Order: sequence, then structure tokens, then C-alpha cells
Amino acid sequence: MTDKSPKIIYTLTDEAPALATASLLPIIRTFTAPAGISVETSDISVAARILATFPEYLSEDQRVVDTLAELGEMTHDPHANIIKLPNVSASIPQLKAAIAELQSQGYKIPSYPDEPATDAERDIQGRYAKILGSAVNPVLRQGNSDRRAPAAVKAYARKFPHSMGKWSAASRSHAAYMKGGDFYSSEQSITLPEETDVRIEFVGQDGKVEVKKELHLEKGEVLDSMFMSAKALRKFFEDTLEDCRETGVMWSLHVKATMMKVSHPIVFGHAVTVFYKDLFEKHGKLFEELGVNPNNGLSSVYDKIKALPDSQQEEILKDIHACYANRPEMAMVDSVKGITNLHIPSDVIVDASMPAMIRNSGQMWGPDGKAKDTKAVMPESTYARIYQEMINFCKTNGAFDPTTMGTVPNVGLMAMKAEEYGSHDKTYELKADGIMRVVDAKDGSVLMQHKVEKGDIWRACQTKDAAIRDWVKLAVTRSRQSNTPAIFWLDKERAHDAQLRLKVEAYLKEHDTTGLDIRINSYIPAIRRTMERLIRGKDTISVTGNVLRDYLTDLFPIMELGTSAKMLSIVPMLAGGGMYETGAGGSAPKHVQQLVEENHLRWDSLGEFLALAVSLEELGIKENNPRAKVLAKALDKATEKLLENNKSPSRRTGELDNRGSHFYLAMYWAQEVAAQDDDAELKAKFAPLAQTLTENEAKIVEELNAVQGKPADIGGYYHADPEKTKAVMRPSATLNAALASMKG
Ligand SMILES: NC(=O)C1=CN([C@@H]2O[C@H](COP(=O)(O)OP(=O)(O)OC[C@H]3O[C@@H](n4cnc5c(N)ncnc54)[C@H](OP(=O)(O)O)[C@@H]3O)[C@@H](O)[C@H]2O)C=CC1
Ligand SMILES: O=C(O)CCC(=O)C(=O)O
Ligand SMILES: [Mg+2]
Repeated sequence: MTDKSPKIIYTLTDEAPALATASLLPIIRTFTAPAGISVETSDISVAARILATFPEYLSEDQRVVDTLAELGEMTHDPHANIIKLPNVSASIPQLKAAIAELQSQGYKIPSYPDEPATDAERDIQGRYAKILGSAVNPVLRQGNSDRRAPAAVKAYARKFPHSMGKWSAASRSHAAYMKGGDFYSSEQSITLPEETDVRIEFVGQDGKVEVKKELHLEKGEVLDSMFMSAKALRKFFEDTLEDCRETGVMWSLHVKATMMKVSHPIVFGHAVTVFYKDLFEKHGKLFEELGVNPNNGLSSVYDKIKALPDSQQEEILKDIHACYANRPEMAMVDSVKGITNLHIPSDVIVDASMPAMIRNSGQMWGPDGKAKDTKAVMPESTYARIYQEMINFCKTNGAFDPTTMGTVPNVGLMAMKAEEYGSHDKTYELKADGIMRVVDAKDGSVLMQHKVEKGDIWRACQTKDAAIRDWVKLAVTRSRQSNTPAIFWLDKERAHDAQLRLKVEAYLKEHDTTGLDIRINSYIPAIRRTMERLIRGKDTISVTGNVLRDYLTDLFPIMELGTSAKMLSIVPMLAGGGMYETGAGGSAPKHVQQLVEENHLRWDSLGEFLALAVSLEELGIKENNPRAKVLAKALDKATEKLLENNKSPSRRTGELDNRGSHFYLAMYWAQEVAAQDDDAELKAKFAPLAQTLTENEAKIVEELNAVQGKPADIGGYYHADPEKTKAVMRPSATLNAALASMKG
């Protein structure tokens, strides 16, 4: 960045956070403009990414620049200061819905080719593949992850605890995971002593070698390879279903088809074809002709059979229903609408769905709309075991108590596409039996190999030494700064973790750790110790790899705070810049539905408030900008006040919602800037705003709440109309006028 004026980039994303931005951003700019800080936007929504991918299909005025690529570049700038809101990691059904919406708005982008037949179609599918799943985070997260609940947020949870379902020792809920044939049991891992080039190869039974990929590996880099047996996976699904049917426990599947965008949809597809085995056996040929893809869920069947004559459709629907007679009850995403756990792969996402289940007495909702004990099926045993451990703990100790429990901040390894984040282009569903191997290009020696069968899922993951070193440093820094014990969760039995243990032990020596309690534990002792401390009100930092970062930063916050949206989520970038993420959760699609139907947005922007305060504070320090520091301090106080006075959004229509909470933030923030004495000019500038907002509090809240209870039109879902959205999200004329008066 050659431009020296202080700048914050605020991302425009999807769904609820994008709606919240339409209300919050004008408020933020009202505060930052007088301080000479510009807040620029960068649109990384699914819709914008689609439009940026297909410029040649669009008219000149419809074209957009590839903002994700621009932003990705910026992460390497030491001045980068990015506030990133959660974005949709799209599954294929979501991507198709976004494409259809854009087409209906007159954007002539190509449809998604399910089964590309020509080179042109393969090219289109390949370009769309780059938009699918977790496509944004690995690009922008050029640093490791620091997620925690600030003291004010913990204090709020203690004062206004969220509901927690009771746990009974008699609960039949449990986690089910594979005992063999999964990634965990086949994992191999090496650390490269010197930089080198390697080839990933498949050797067929006829001895023919197919080079799948060539990679350059750095010195000290960790490379893993592993596979999941399709046969073992299918048997596992069948066994869990049979067990549920016999014992009357409900069956549910929890995967992360969004972040593990290549491997988990395949796992999901196996679950669909095993559960609906009779259906797929009977109609397999027809489904193939129609282009049904079980990896997209049962919704793919419903979607594709629409092309058939009514009588044939009816027969298939009857056969779908017949499957339920031989299967146990399945958890529902929406029992009223008949949407099951196997409908769409992105509906049930393990990081959020498992904590929600544990918070709800270990129960999920069945087809009859009643909460029931559940067998939570998570094939990969690597991480599923931690959930069983928490379930056991709750059965013994009862539910966690938000009013007394401690906190579990996380330091997560994710920089430079560490671990699973970089695995997508090295994941293969095998077309034949044979051997998958990694070969050193220098001398042809085999570094790792697996005997695989047709249908198995094989993948490789990379972790750069620099990322690991930075992660260890961040863990020591956080432990020191917060005076909190830290545990590195590294499993002795795991090949990858064994390599990491060696590095962690070595890199810890680079730091002064005197007086700190830093340990390395396998996952089960790590979570046990953490939970034992937790119920005694004690805090423990979890220092983990990328997947556990994702899982634990929903798991513990959802117990502690009710939602991970209230987390502070920082990515100190390796190049020196900072990215401040909002919360640790997603984009909450349910919230948009409520807004459209009832004009109430229950999205809590607390994550945005926290991220903005740190962003301003960092800007103040790094760019030596005292005004940014004044704004940051005032914002922190305003957020504390907002929490103390319980001005967060309510879930119920008619009560204060997202817009109302933004008003309170603006009022408290203006009051705090007006009250401070570090910057007289800002004080004078904000005193009238503070006065206007304070005097008009009742009127503004009334204006904001009066619009609720009726449908709202935002002109789209993935690509909403900005003017309509603005009208919906900024309905208080009094508030708008007060903010406008600050201009000029
Ligand atoms: N950082 C990122 O970019 C992330 C993106 N995602 C993406 O988000 C989408 C949805 O994912 P999903 O796993 O369902 O997770 P969500 O976090 O969106 O949803 C889980 C539940 O958490 C609650 N919640 C989340 N954020 C807030 C908030 N700010 N205010 C109030 N409540 C909140 C809601 O519960 P309630 O019912 O109580 O309202 C919501 O239904 C997917 O497309 C996923 O890929 C997911 C995680 C992170
Ligand atoms: O990258 C994604 O798809 C989601 C990531 C996520 O859930 C998280 O970072 O907590
Ligand atoms: Mg997550």
C-alpha cells in the first residue's frame, strides 16, 4: 500500500451478516470519517465471486473485479487491516441457487454443468469449483488464529445466561465413529529434511503409473497422506443404522461438507446411498441417466426427477418413503417442511451442529418435531472422539453452567493453507484398485504409500514449517499475555501429530516460558483436563490444528456464551497485517428467513463490534494514529455498556433486533467519545450526536420496532438489491438524519 492514509477494509459477505452490514457500516463510517480513517468495502459474497469468474458472459456494466484475489494480495501487506465477516462456503445446491438467482436478474452466466460432456463444460465446472466450499478463508487467512471471549462478554454471559438443556446420566445419546478404515487409521506423515519436489502417483494393478500431481515442498514442511476406505465407510453407516433401528435411538450425520469441500461431500453421498439403499438399487440406472448426484444430498433426487412424467415421479416418491420403514428415525433439519439431515450437505455442519446438540441435552429434532436422544454419526474418528468425551462428561457432571464456567480460548494452526485447508487439490476419489504413493522426484524413492480400492478417498495435506513456528509463538504469547495455562492438543497415536510434537518441543525452546504452564497432551486427556478446569471456573487455552480450531471455537463458546458469534477472532497475519474476523460462527441462513417473513433480524453483531475495536486499536498502534485509539477505547466501553444494559438483539419479532442494537451501539459510542478528554476536537464533534441520540432514544427504538411483524422485501437472497436492503435495514428516519448531520 503506497497510500498512507489509514484504511480499514470491511468485507461484504452473504446472508445475515451482509444484511447487518447495511445498517452497521453507515454508523461505523460516521465515527471513523471525522477521525480521518476510511472504511472501504470488499465484496467477497458468493454472488460477487461468481460474477468475477465469468466476465465474458456479462455486459460491460455487469462486470465486477475479482475482489477476493485483490484482498488475498493485500494479506501480504504489513499495513493490511481487514474486518472479515463470515461468508457462505457454498455447497453445490447453494451455488446452483445463487446462479439461478443471478440469471433471473439478467446476468447471463452459464449454468452449473452437473455432468460436463465437452471441454467447454469441463472448463465451466472447473471455474465454478473454485467458488465452491471454503474458498475464501484459506485465501485470506494468511496467519494463525487467535479466538477468545473478551472479559465483558463472559461477564454478560454470567449475568444473562443462555438456556442450557439438562443432562441425564440415562441419556442414550452418543457419538459414533469408525474404528478402522478411516483417515485416522491410515495416516502417514513425514517432515522434509530438505526442500524437494514430489509426485503424487496412482499405480494401477497393471503397473501403469498415473501422475496425479507434482508438488514443491519446503525444507521442514510436514506432508501427510491418508485414505478412507469406501467399503469400511459404507459398512460403518449400515451398522450404525442397524444399531439405531434395533435400539430405537435416532440417527444423525455430522460432517463438514463446506470446509472439507472435496472429501466430505463424498462421505455424505455414501450416507445417502446407504440410508436409501433400496431406492438407489431399484432406480440406480435411471438416476445415473438423470444425473442424480447423491453427494448433493437427497435433494438431488427430488430435483432431477422433476423431468419425469408424474406417474414415474410418484413411484419414486413412494420408494423414498418405503425406505423409512426399514430405517431408524433420522434427525431433521426442518421437521415441518420434511427436510432431513440427508437433504443438503451444507445444512448440518459439524462444528455448529454438535455443540447445538450437546447444549440441547444431547438431543436433536425427529420427524415428529420432538427432541430425541441421538446417535451422532461422525465417520472420521480423529476428531469425533472429543464429542464423545464431552457427552460422557455431561452425563457424569450435568450440563455446563454458563454462570460459573471458565473459558477456553483457542490458538489454531491455519496459516499458509495448513493441514486440511490445503488438501482440496490433493484429494482423490479413486476410480480403480491400486496404490497411491508419494514419490521423491529427485531419486524416485517412495516416501509414503497406501494400498487402495476403487471408491476410496485418498488425500494429502501440507503444513509449512513457518506456519508451525508462528503458531507456537502465538500460543506462548497468548499464554503469557492472559496468564493462562495452554495445552497443545497433539495426539500421540496420530502420525501427523507425532511430527508436530517434535517441532513444538523444539520451537518452545525458542521462547521464554518460565512461569508458564504449557503442556502437550493427546486429545482425550486434553479435553478432560480442560473440562475439569472449566467447571471449576478455570480457563485453559487450547492450542490445536486447523480442524480442532474450527470445532473447538464453536464447541466451547456455544456452551459458554450460547453462540460463537460473541467471540473475538483475530488472525495476526504472517506478513504483519491483521485480519479481524467477526465471531467464529457462520452466516446463519435461518436469520434471513425470519427477516423476509417478519422483518426481524436476530443476528447479533457483537462479533463485528469486537473486531472493529481491535482493528481500530491495531491501526492506532501500527500507523501511530491516536484518533483510532480514542475511537477504539470508546467503542470498547460502548460495547460493555450495551452488554450490561442487555441491548443485544432478541430472537423474538417485535422486540429489539439487530438494527436496534446498532442504534444503542451508536448512542453509547457517541456518549463515550463525547465523554473522553484525550481528543478535544472529537469530543466536540460527537457531543451533539450523543445528545440527539440520547434525547431521541424512545422515538428511534419505536421507529425501528414498528416495521416488524410484516414481510420485508430485499429483492434477492444471494444478490439482494442494495437499495431495497438499505430501506429495510435503515428504517428509522430520526436515526438516519442524526447520522447524516455528522457529514460535512
Ligand atoms: N467464518 C466463516 O466464514 C464461516 C462461514 N460459515 C458458513 O455459514 C453458513 C452457515 O453455517 P452453520 O454451520 O449453520 O453456522 P451458523 O453459525 O451460521 O449457524 C449456527 C447457529 O448459530 C447461531 N448464530 C450464528 N451466528 C450468530 C449471530 N451473529 N447472532 C446470533 N446467532 C448466531 C444461530 O443460532 P440460533 O438458532 O440461536 O439463532 C445459527 O442458527 C455456511 O454457509 C457456512 O459455510 C460457517 C462458519 C464460519
Ligand atoms: O472455512 C469455512 O468453511 C468455515 C470455517 C469455520 O467454520 C471457522 O473458521 O470456524
Ligand atoms: Mg467454524
